[in-house]
Amino acid sequence: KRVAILISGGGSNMVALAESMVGDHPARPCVVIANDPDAGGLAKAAALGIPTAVVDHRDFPKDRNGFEGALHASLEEYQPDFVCLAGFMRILGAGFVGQYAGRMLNIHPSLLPKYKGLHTHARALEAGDTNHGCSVHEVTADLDDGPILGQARIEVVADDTPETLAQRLLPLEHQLYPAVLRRYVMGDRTPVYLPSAPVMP
Ligand SMILES: N[C@@H]1O[C@H](COP(=O)(O)O)[C@@H](O)[C@H]1O
Repeated sequence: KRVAILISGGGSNMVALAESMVGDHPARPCVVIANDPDAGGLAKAAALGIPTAVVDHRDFPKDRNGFEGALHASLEEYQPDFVCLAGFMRILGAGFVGQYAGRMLNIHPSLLPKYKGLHTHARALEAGDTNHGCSVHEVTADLDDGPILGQARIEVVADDTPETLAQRLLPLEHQLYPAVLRRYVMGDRTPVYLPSAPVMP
């Protein structure tokens, strides 16, 4: 199976996904596409021997259809079976998402359905949550709303800040996303929960 990965930044989740698709894994990364030519993940993908491409949304000011059309054309050059959004920070419209219905995943740094959108760590702290986490979900037309296929949970401790939460969560994201992807490309939608032993509140 061929997996395309879309990124906007450093690409640590992209690296975790790419490094997991080895050996008897049924899938391989076919391309990494960024919407920013300065995305640090492009060099990491090239170093892993993965083809890369850039479709810069700034080349399509106020023209989402133009941007999504170009992104789709770039993706289709690589004929992906699946698409993974990994720190991809552009909101994709229903038309684009519909072309990858049932075969596109996203990772979001909250315990969905809580805190869709941005600033999830700060919002969890503001709410006084004792647990926080990340989720991998199938992408649908509504932002951060599709079926949840995996979640990882951490405890919030007294002196946590958005930065310390993000730091403690990222290694779990790098475990969760590959675990979900491996099942997903085999048609297994059984959710993955990390840690397998529940975190007591
Ligand atoms: N969407 C969020 O953006 C961050 C990006 O990390 P990276 O994969 O670019 O390192 C991750 O926390 C991810 O959940």
